[in-house]
Amino acid sequence: MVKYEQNMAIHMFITIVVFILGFIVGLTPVKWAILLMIIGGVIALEMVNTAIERVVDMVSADYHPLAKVAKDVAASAVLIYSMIAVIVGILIFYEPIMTIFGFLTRG
Ligand SMILES: Nc1ncnc2c1ncn2[C@@H]1O[C@H](COP(=O)(O)OP(=O)(O)OP(=O)(O)O)[C@@H](O)[C@H]1O
Repeated sequence: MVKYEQNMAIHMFITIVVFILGFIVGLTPVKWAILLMIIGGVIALEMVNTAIERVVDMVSADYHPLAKVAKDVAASAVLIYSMIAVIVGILIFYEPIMTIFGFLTRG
């Protein structure tokens, strides 16, 4: 996937950063579970999107309105889920990061 899709390399990079951050702030098991579901969802949707793109390219090399709809809808699914992932990430990390930040600023 990383070889075929540049987006996947970006997802992998963000996943590693989030994992490191998760260990630093010491997330609860429930928060880890939510995080894993969200990260898995983004990666799985990206894979389905890539599969749809490849099938569309195979079936219709020329411009076709239906090919456009198929690709745009599949890409939109990844976009919507990614935006939700960002919101969930903020909800999960806001409190622990603010706590650490509070300790640092108070000394
Ligand atoms: N055969 C086609 N007919 C009509 N529109 C197309 C066709 N192929 C691509 N498009 C339009 O161009 C956009 C970009 O297509 P492309 O195949 O580059 O997808 P992509 O999401 O950029 O994929 P990649 O990850 O390979 O860069 C699509 O979202 C779609 O709107």
